[in-house]
Amino acid sequence: MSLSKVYSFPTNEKLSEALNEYVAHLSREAIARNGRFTIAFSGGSLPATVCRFLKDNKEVDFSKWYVFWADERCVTLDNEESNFKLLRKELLDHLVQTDRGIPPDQVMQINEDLVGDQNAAAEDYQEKLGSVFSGTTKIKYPELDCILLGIGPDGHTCSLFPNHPLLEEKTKWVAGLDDSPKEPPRRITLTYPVLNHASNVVFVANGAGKRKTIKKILDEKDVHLPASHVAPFKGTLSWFLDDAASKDLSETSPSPFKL
Ligand SMILES: O=C(O)[C@H](O)[C@@H](O)[C@H](O)[C@H](O)COP(=O)(O)O
Repeated sequence: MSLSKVYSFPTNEKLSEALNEYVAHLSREAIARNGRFTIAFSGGSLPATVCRFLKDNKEVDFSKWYVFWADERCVTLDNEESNFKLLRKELLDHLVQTDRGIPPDQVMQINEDLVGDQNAAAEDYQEKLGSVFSGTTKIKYPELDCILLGIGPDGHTCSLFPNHPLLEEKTKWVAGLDDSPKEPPRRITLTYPVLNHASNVVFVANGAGKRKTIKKILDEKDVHLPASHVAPFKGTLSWFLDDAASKDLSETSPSPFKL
């Protein structure tokens, strides 16, 4: 795994500007290499921070994007808790309204007919991943071009929570849970093998509320926090923070941020 890069920005606006630049760069590189860009979003505050400027970036060829979710709540797609609904609000609907929509069959949302059973929903989502990645050959794990991860105060990421059995899951690409300590309890989530096979993993965090957790992970290497075990085997790992979140860190990567 290449060493993680930690970038910190004085304001949330500067953080969003850098994320716009970085995701657009990853998209350009992937499309040039493979003719498509496969990206997974988390929920929470991440979509607003990542998409604030990205949604109007005319350099990005969204028609070549395949959008997944790093985790999703087992609720209907119009439910306020839905990460799909959240990303529609922060990105997808805006792209459609500006004639730059992502083809619907390249937006891989949870099957809402299955949200009553998190395990069935997870199996179905794994098949969705397989349909995009397996092609002709059976693969062990999908290799997404970019996975965008948030982090909770308890060090959870996607829906991998402290001391949860899913932290040990090594076979499934997508797993269901019904005991999330963060509401709502029923979710599906990518597992570590998929996170750690991604080409580029990007943690996004802002605000003083994350300060302690980020110091535990980046400075103290606290192995008890789920986010500490995101360590891409071959891919890159980057942290995009605001100064409020990074304040207690011993060091951050040289600024200004440049690709
Ligand atoms: O669906 C979810 O709940 C998220 O994917 C979750 O993992 C989130 O990223 C963290 O809880 C951070 O959330 P905030 O960025 O809102 O603090």
